Amino acid sequence: MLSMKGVVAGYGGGNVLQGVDLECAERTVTCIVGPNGAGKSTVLRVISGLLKPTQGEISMNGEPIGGHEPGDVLRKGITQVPQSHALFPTMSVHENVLMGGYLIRKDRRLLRERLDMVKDRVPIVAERAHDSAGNLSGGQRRMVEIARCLMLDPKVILLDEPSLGLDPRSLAGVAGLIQGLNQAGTTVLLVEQNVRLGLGLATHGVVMEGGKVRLTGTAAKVRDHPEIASLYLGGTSASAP
Ligand SMILES: Nc1ncnc2c1ncn2[C@@H]1O[C@H](COP(=O)(O)OP(=O)(O)OP(=O)(O)O)[C@@H](O)[C@H]1O
Repeated sequence: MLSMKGVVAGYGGGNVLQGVDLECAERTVTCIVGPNGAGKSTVLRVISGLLKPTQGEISMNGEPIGGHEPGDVLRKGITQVPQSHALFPTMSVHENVLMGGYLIRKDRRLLRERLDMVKDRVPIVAERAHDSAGNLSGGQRRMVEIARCLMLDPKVILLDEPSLGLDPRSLAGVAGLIQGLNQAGTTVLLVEQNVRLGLGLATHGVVMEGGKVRLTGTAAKVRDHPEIASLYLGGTSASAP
């Protein structure tokens, strides 16, 4: 469904991605892990169109999207949930979520249908509709950030460190929301420093190092790989209790 082949990209001071190959099949949750600076967030940026690749191909259902403008990528059904602090704190939860439907704002009926769908999938959007986004807890904010992206009914959601700064209870809530979206048919590609959580909720894992993909496979295979266990999981497999 989403595919990268030989993608090279950087920010001007040399290439960060040095020939990345990645495949995300429909209805999978793929988690990219790896050390700081490996290029994980850059992979998301190059898919969402915020950074243009200098080489290689990126495609969605066989259609090329590499180097396209972010708005075009969005229209192809790929949405990136921005990193934290992306809500307007003085605006209500309802208003923040509606802004996610900017591209469909002229079709009032579709906008209403989508809002109902989002409320259904992310109950906090209805429960706290009239509260200012600034009054929500970190975990609640993260859920509303994800909810806002659902207004365009994306086929693929890109998430950069959804666990960042969350307490264990909020983590469980956000992980549950991501799994629920996947069960409803959305394909998910996420980057996660919390390797145990990320590979725990994913179906597939990708290990990056130095701008390259080092290992791919089912999430179970990646988390049970001896090197991953010793590097990221304190010597024990992430599937251990
Ligand atoms: N906007 C930018 N301008 C210049 N260099 C950047 C920019 N963003 C990232 N980099 C550099 O690109 C490299 C890879 O960054 P990236 O954010 O993709 O890594 P990462 O694997 O997501 O790691 P981290 O967890 O630290 O974010 C790093 O060396 C970083 O300094």
